[in-house]
Amino acid sequence: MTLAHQPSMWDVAEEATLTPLAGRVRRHELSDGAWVDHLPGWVSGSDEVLDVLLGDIGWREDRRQMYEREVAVPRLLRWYGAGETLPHPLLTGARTALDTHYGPELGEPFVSAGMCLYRDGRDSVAWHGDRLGRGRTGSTMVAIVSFGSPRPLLLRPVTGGPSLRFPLGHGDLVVMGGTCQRTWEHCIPKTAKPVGPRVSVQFRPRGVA
Ligand SMILES: O=C(O)CCC(=O)C(=O)O
Ligand SMILES: [Fe+2]
Repeated sequence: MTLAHQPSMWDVAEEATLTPLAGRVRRHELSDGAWVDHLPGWVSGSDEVLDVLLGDIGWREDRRQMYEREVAVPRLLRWYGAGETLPHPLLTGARTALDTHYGPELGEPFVSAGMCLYRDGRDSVAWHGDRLGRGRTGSTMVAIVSFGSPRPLLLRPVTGGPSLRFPLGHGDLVVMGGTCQRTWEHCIPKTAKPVGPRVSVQFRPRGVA
């Protein structure tokens, strides 16, 4: 793939590692029982993870029916189901660390890893809640680790109101929890700024999509 991150010849390969979550991740209570946890720089040495994610891991273009036309979804997708080996061991470690930290509150493990590749500023995801599964009716969590060019995640209450903005940079963690998928919506807006590729890795429990 041509999107691969180009390290300069002076780059020293730093090994990707996870930094602690406990006592560092910051919770933002939203309205109606929704919350967002945010930890910028959770992963350090993220370049090698980004390099793997921008390689040939089976990215595919999804198509959606829009009225009379079938159009390409403006991002590439790769879905890792339960039991599928993730493309970089750091991601397996991230899921384990999320289970350790959030398990007592969530009551179940994170099992799937949905990935989105935003090739440039024209790629985006429109306002939505992750409501295809149990997020429609119950409280749950969706944990997102971001790699590559920073893009903001916007959130707004479904009942209307101003939106909140969480910048998601290389190695940052954001977790949407409580009623967030039902009572709030989120999006990654398009931007005219010259941004490079970004990969979002979303960990979800069984039956949440
Ligand atoms: O790119 C992101 O971080 C968000 C993606 C998202 O909301 C989704 O795939 O449901
Ligand atoms: Fe989503």
